[in-house]
Amino acid sequence: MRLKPGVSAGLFCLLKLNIKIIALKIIHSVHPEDFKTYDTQKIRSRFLIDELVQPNTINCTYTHYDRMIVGVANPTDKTLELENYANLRADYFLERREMGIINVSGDGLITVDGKSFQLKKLDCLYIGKGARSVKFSSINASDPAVFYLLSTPAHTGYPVVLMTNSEAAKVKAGTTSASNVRVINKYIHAEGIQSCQLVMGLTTLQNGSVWNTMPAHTHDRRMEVYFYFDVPEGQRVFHYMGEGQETRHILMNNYDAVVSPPWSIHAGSGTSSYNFVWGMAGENLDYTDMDVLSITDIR
Ligand SMILES: O=C(O)C(=O)C[C@H](O)C(=O)CO
Ligand SMILES: [Zn+2]
Repeated sequence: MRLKPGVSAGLFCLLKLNIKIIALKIIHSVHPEDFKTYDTQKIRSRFLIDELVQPNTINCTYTHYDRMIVGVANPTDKTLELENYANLRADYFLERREMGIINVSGDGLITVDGKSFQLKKLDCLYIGKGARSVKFSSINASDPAVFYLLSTPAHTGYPVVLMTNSEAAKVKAGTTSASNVRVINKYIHAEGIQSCQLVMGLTTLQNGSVWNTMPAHTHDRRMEVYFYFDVPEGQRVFHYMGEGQETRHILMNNYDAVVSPPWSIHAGSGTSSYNFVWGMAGENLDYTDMDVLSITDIR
């Protein structure tokens, strides 16, 4: 069959399979030697995922770090359905993928293959490989949910699990003298919600504390993404990245995410207190598998 001028054979095939062509931002991997030469703008273009929250939209970015997809569903007065992306070459989004979702704003509802789960702020839903239909809605359009989602390739289907914030495993960390008193909340991890490779949780900072993840660490076995929220208007978080002896910073606004390659530290200090979701994928599900740097060795 003759194709219209400008329609490639691959695109024609996707159209025939009835896969919608929805824009997906792509983030490629960076070598640490190259990173040393990057200026501010290049660091931002390679690692920052901003403008994530778009009303009545599911906004996803595909990273080539362990093929992690980072996104936000922000239903206001409409129900949003997770759509398929041509990049996945799958029949549906979760055909070969799993997903973790944390609500960071108003109360919301997620319906998975007809079963509904209500998520208040800081609750988490895990959806295993094979779920065909995922729909997002808000309880109150004037205080809509902001569903932050991470999705990674999966080899088997684990059950859908809702974990409220009070059920998450909590670890207190930090001291007031180091301005880093915080609670690490673990949801999807080796001893929590079972997954193929996704590890996910969030950290809340005590009012007055501004530092996260200091002493800093790397984990060459896993990439990581931080998503900052509850950053007050007019404030920012200085997020530090790079190899321990070659660090750079990137300024983060509320609802910005930043990708951390396996060779990079990931730590932050805010101009006020804030919270953030962390999520990882890669070689193992062991939260404690970290190579911690001494503060005095960081450059
Ligand atoms: O504040 C912290 O410390 C963290 O939240 C650390 C992250 O959970 C992390 O980087 C896990 O690898
Ligand atoms: Zn980490």
